[in-house]
Amino acid sequence: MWVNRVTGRRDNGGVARTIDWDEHEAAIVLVDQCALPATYRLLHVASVDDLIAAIQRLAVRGAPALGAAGALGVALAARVHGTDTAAVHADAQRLAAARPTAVNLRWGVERALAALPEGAGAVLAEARSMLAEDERVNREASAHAADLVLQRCARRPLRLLTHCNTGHLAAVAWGTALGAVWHLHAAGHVEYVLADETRPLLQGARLTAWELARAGVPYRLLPDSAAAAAMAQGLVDCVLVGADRVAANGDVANKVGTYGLAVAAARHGIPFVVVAPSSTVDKTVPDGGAIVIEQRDAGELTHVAGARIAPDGAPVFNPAFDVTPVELVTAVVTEHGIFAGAAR
Ligand SMILES: CSC[C@H]1O[C@H](OP(=O)(O)O)[C@H](O)[C@@H]1O
Repeated sequence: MWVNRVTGRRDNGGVARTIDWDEHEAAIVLVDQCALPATYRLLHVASVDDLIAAIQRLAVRGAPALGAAGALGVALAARVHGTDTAAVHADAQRLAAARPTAVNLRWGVERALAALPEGAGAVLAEARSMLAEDERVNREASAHAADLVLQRCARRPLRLLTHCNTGHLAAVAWGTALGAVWHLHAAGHVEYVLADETRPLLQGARLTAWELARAGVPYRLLPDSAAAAAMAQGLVDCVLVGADRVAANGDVANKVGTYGLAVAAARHGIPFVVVAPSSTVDKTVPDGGAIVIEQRDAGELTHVAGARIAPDGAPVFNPAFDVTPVELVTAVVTEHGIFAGAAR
């Protein structure tokens, strides 16, 4: 048995799992990402309503982790509602709608629902198979991305810039863009990682810095607004980001701020690499213009840690994501290789 490096729990996969099923409690167990970096704690979620709340406050977040949450949530609903399949489907639709941009959430829900005719046990088995699949798929996608970075960047060791959080915490295990960092760091190819703090919810400052420190990867935290200057000063060899939904033409929806990074990277001739499992590619969406962008509460901008930093009632523009056109992307890399981008 292995002690899970992130959850601290024993699991037999030898990999750090951020979200899992606890058969003893018949509940979903997940790392509460809202408490990090100050506190490492696990949430035990035994109802779909509680899971939706956890998703909406980003206690569980990141496209692959949301896919797993969606599938496990359906398994929870099937166990609670038994043969009342209408109730299971109603819960499933509420779950899939909890956050509209990351396609993996709905994808995970639908994959688990497909097993419902075989019963609650089959749904749980499908969800658990997805957990194991997630780590394999993301290791492969990030390994392809790491190879591409080595091919496209002559300088050694590498100075990488990343945005938001795309590591173990954003997936069931391993991660996507940070997964490529783990591969490159293990091979001795990383000088440092510049981690965007990623306003307003600070996934970079709170989560990516925490993961990089635990992994022993040299890093520096920077304001999102300093990323372009870092590129202009020659401090960046490659930008590595994740994705929440990739359109059929290769346009990429990702954490807000990604588009600006791509524009700056293009201006400075810096490779811009997107890492995602193929489950994040949504071929039903022709291009980025058709991707629904989640708009989040004003309080995320007008307050920091509960302290008001803007006038009462200040009107805001707070999209959780933006869309980077494929023309600005060197490569969208999945477990199958390069899906889109200039490097194809
Ligand atoms: C490995 S996917 C991570 C992806 O999800 C993040 O969004 P959020 O923190 O709102 O779930 C961000 O867009 C990351 O690139």
